[in-house]
Amino acid sequence: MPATDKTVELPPVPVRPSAPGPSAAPGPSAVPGSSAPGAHPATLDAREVSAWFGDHKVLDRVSLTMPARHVTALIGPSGCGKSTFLRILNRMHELVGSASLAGQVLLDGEDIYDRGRRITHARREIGMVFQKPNPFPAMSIYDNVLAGLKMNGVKATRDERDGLVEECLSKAGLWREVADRLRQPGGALSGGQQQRLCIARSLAVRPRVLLMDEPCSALDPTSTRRIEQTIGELSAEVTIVIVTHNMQQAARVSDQCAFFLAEQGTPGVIVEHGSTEAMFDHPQDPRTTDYVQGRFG
Ligand SMILES: Nc1ncnc2c1ncn2[C@@H]1O[C@H](COP(=O)(O)OP(=O)(O)OP(=O)(O)O)[C@@H](O)[C@H]1O
Repeated sequence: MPATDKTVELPPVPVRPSAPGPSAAPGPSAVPGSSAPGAHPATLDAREVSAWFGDHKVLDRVSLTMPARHVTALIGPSGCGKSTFLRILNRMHELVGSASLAGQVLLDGEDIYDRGRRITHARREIGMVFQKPNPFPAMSIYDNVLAGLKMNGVKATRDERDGLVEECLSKAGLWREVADRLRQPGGALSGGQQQRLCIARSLAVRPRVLLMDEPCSALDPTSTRRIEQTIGELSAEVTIVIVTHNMQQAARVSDQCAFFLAEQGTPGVIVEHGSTEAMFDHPQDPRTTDYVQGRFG
């Protein structure tokens, strides 16, 4: 995936104000028909995660805690394993035939890879928004939002569905733009609107964590700002982990950052992680300094 929007030689970047404490925001209300009533943001804890494609090891014993109600940004040069790590966090890595992994991923203390846990359960609790907006193009905006519920076999009344569509589109920052054309196809929206529709679709199943893999890299600056605003608004009710090549974006949206690096053909590791402020203003490792200041990557 290309690093198209990385700015070289950045001045110090103003960072996002600190995240609220754990008691600052209530969880969302129960979802009509959802099997996860009262779902609330969860802490994701990756412990000693290693990953391979065939015999090519691409991550080596990566540990990272992604606290509930925080936005964690994964940063680092191309090929260091950020997307692989993200996909391990909701069991998408195993969709690749040659892929394998070691380690644990705990969702509020429970390992999502435990034998007894169903893969669909992990994917519902830990949603994913991709680099390229991927709504169902011929499906209406309304039905796009509800697509995840249908796939999970959740039944809801017309009123419940209407309420959920409005709620999720509002949270994704799209409601006012589409309220009068909910029956139009999702594919008729602009790229930025499509991405917000995908966010609304993810929210409809009440995920406890939302993973975002370079969600703005295909968008113009205005749409990017709108998505960033949406991330800020959502972070009170869903834990967010975002991969971004854009250092200014990492500084604007995240509470903490993890800097990944794969040096000279070695597997990716986390060189340094910490509060976004610390990572940008006084990083401990000179490689972090060089990266966040745009000297490489
Ligand atoms: N499906 C795959 N099959 C084989 N190797 C893969 C596959 N996906 C990724 N890799 C390899 O795994 C390593 C990590 O890739 P990954 O996409 O996770 O890095 P990244 O940091 O997200 O890169 P980028 O910033 O360019 O998206 C790379 O060496 C890549 O070539």
